[in-house]
Amino acid sequence: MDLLDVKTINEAVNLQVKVMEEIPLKKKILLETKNSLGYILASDLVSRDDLPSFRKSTMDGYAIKYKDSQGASDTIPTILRIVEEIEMGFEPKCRIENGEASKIYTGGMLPEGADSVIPIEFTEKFSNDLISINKPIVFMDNVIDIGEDSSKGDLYQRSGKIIDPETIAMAASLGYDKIEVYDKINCKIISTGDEILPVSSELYPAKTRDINSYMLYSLLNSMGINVVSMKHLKDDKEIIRKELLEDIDLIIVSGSSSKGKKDFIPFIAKDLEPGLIYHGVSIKPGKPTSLSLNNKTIILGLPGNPISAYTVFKCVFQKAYNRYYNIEDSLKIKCRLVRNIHAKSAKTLIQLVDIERREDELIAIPIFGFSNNISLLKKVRGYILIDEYSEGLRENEYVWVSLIK
Ligand SMILES: Nc1nc2c(c(=O)[nH]1)N[C@H]1C(S)=C(S)[C@@H](COP(=O)(O)OP(=O)(O)OC[C@H]3O[C@@H](n4cnc5c(N)ncnc54)[C@H](O)[C@@H]3O)O[C@H]1N2
Ligand code: MOO
Repeated sequence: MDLLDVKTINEAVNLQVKVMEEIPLKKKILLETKNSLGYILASDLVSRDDLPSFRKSTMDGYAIKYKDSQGASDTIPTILRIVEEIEMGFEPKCRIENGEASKIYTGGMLPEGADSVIPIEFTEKFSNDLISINKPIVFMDNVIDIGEDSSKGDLYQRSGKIIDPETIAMAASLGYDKIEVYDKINCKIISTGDEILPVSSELYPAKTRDINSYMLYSLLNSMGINVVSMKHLKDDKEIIRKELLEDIDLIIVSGSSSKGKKDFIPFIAKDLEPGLIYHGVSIKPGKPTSLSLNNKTIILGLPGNPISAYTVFKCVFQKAYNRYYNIEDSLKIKCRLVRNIHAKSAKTLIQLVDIERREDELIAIPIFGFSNNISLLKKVRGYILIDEYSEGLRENEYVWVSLIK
């Protein structure tokens, strides 16, 4: 790896965004809202109407003028005359005047003149057309006003959101039966290494189960990326080269990225057109990361160590992807650090942490260990970036933690 070629974390992110913009990867499509789960919203969801569009009751009861309930009690109930039973889904026919009430159901439309709903449990049927009420209520009690949920023109959801069931419910309420989304990009995952075994396999000496394919598969899925295939390849330059030539949006390769004699990815990429964009990011872990382009296919080379692959994926690949699609970055929260973190290398340190609540504050607990040990992921809730000029962080310092979960 040519040391002069090593990029900072920001440069690596910027280069990936630039590549994505130049291809360009974004393609808007119109999709049935109910089938849009997991896609990225491509245009803002804006309220087309006032919601609700009518004054809506939140209780089964009687629509009244609230002033008629003033002073009502068990001992001195107020008597009101029933003028109508309002049918669900229909406009009321009668206006409410002083001393009058209309039977109404939850979700029903308030009649003209009424300004509140007295729940059925605070009333008693006196006769066919009379009720007594025994509790005072206030103006707009048990009523949702027009536009209270949202007003016409309100921004409900900015584009760049990975669509979740909540977004789908909102879109439905606004009358969007179809929504604009970005077409999912297609990705192939390759894990390399003669020592890698299928997950279903028993363990043999010197062998390791394929963690990275499964990890990447689920990370990609959660971001709205379509994983078309997952392949394990032997450390064979020609086999790997052939697989890198496929015309697809994205190929993510784990392993074969460092200095071992079988670490082919950057070397193969040099012969592609336009070829290697960078090899090496000054981060720890994750230095032997590479980005290449073959025609319009992005090739991301991740380190084989699972924790390194994970942190690079989160802090470089996903960061750039989010920026490109305008997806909000994860929240950062301030925590008290419970242990010193030494950062003696001239690289940006990506420190995974667990977060706990202790009394009334949040604390960050660094997760130390070798990046080959997958059990480090057990407690991961976030990470801290410590820049390359820092000597580290001290116990009890307050630090910003980017949330992972
Ligand atoms: N002399 C040097 N050696 C190494 C350096 C270096 O700078 N000089 N960098 C180290 C760092 S940092 C990393 S990270 C690794 C990256 O190496 P590779 O990307 O070439 O990955 P491999 O050698 O293939 O594997 C490393 C490690 O990870 C395990 N692995 C690989 N793939 C998977 C998988 N799909 N699932 C689970 N585990 C996997 C593999 O068995 C190895 O144990 O290089 C260091 N060496
Ligand atoms: O980059 Mo290695 O990825 O430090 O473990």
